[in-house]
Amino acid sequence: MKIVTAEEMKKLDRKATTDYAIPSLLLMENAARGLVDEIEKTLGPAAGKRVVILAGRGNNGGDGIAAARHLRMRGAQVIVYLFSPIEKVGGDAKTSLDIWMQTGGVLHVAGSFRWNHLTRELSESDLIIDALLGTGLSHPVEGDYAKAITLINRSGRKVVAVDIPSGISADTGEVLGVAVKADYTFTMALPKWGHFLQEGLEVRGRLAVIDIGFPPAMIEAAKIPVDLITPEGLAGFPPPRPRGAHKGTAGHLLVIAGSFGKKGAALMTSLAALRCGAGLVTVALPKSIDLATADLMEVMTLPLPETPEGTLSLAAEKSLLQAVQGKDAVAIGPGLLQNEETQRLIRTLIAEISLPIVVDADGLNALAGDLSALKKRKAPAILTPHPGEMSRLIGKRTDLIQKERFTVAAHFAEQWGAILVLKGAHTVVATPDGFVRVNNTGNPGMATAGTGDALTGMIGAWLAQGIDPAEAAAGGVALHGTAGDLAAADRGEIGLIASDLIQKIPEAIQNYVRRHSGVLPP
Ligand SMILES: NC(=O)C1=CN([C@@H]2O[C@H](COP(=O)(O)OP(=O)(O)OC[C@H]3O[C@@H](n4cnc5c(N)ncnc54)[C@H](O)[C@@H]3O)[C@@H](O)[C@H]2O)[C@@H](O)CC1
Ligand SMILES: Nc1ncnc2c1ncn2[C@@H]1O[C@H](COP(=O)(O)OP(=O)(O)O)[C@@H](O)[C@H]1O
Ligand SMILES: [K+]
Repeated sequence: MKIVTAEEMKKLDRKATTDYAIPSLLLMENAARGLVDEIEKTLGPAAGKRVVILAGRGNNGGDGIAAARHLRMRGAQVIVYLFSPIEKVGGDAKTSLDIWMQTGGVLHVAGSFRWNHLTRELSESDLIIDALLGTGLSHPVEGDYAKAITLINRSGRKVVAVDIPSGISADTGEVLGVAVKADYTFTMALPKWGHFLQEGLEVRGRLAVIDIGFPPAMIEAAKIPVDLITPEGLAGFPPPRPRGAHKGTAGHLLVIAGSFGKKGAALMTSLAALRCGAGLVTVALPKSIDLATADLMEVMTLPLPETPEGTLSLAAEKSLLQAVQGKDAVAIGPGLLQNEETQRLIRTLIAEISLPIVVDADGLNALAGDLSALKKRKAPAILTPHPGEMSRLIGKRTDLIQKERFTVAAHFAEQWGAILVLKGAHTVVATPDGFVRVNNTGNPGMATAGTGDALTGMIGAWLAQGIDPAEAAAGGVALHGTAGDLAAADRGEIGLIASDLIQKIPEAIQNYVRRHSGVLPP
């Protein structure tokens, strides 16, 4: 499912009207009816509910006023507060307003109602619908709109935002002035960038998408570059095992990870790789770290020369380049630390190894300030920075990266010809062709040590199994989030640790496989 900017949405809207002969009023009517269906599906029958709708002067307000009529037809008691003089409402919103007024709908207009009346109505409502501002938000909210938003947020009642919480920028997710804090956001046709970024992600509550009747062919033809990762979009992932598979055909991953004091990073990367079906995993690590067989019996080790600090030394280069022979993919970085000698070794390996590679953590730190090793590569590379690592890689402030996650990731992937996995809530996977995929699994419980190492192992395992690197990255990220969600469902988010997530990988894979075979509903 595509994710759009306000501008892209406006273009689609126009195209539906001009090229597909769909009257815009029909879109508004579909939006309103869809909104009310979704409200009933989520919050139960409308009949008997007291609903207060706050409407702005644009089409967002129009959607809200049209929904007022459907709610009333289904037996709700509905009051509309319009935050604009009636004369300033135009187009389809005016038509919806006219119908509401002609059919005797209750309407209070800005300037002619008492604020304490609104406050009381809000506090006595079962549901508040925020239809003040949508994708047309153009400047910081102030005055009556700001006052109304503050009252909504203070009401303590259930809030449904129409399209996007009022005050949130549809493109960046930032708050312009003040924003509604919603329990649910029901968005029209396609999700917007702002639902996944910055405060937009915090205040939108649960997001659902309403079908307003856009022709699928129109969306397809628009070549929108940002897509949500869904099981349907990952059809065929993970691929079934051939009957005659043996461990030699299921891929051999070389993990280059770990140092003195950071043995766990190497272990978690390797274990997650095995859990994703890599036939063989060899972990290369400084020789004094004894990965006792008791720790992880299934992993082979390659002990290598080390620096006095217990990190891999340059003397390990030859053995590592030899070790690459006969492997199918490489995962490099977790726990390698930032010793200058080790970092030089990492840069050489990234440039020289001609196997698909996934680079994380100290592998990324080695590239910070000198990305030339990436250009020298002959095989695909996947980089998996969190926003802090991304900041070091490209020399841009973390808050600016977070504000422009999609475009920052896309530019990097295009510029350096690598796949960029920008981690965090709704991890972004950007490919060199300019396309961006946004993950929809995972939870804040995964903000805990080692979950990133697990992701590196997971992506490495899919690479080793010969999966297309873009699919390996997107599929790995989606499964990683699913494993995190399964772990959180069992034990909650707060107590979740990386090994809980790794344990859930097999179940996460089974869920995906079952969905594809139609056993579980999507
Ligand atoms: N054809 C339709 O009926 C469709 C309607 N849609 C709805 O239409 C919305 C977009 O409609 P519009 O483009 O009319 O935009 P909005 O309804 O978001 O608001 C635009 C109006 O608000 C004013 N405004 C902007 N920022 C303001 C601020 N800070 N304080 C006060 N006023 C401000 C603008 O000057 C303009 O008059 C979407 O969010 C969605 O809800 C879409 O779902 C697409 C289909
Ligand atoms: N709020 C969140 N919602 C969803 N996923 C998250 C959230 N916070 C962190 N994660 C995921 O957890 C992982 C953390 O990785 P990372 O920051 O590299 O941690 P570490 O280096 O400790 O392993 C990433 O895959 C990230 O996307
Ligand atoms: K809104």
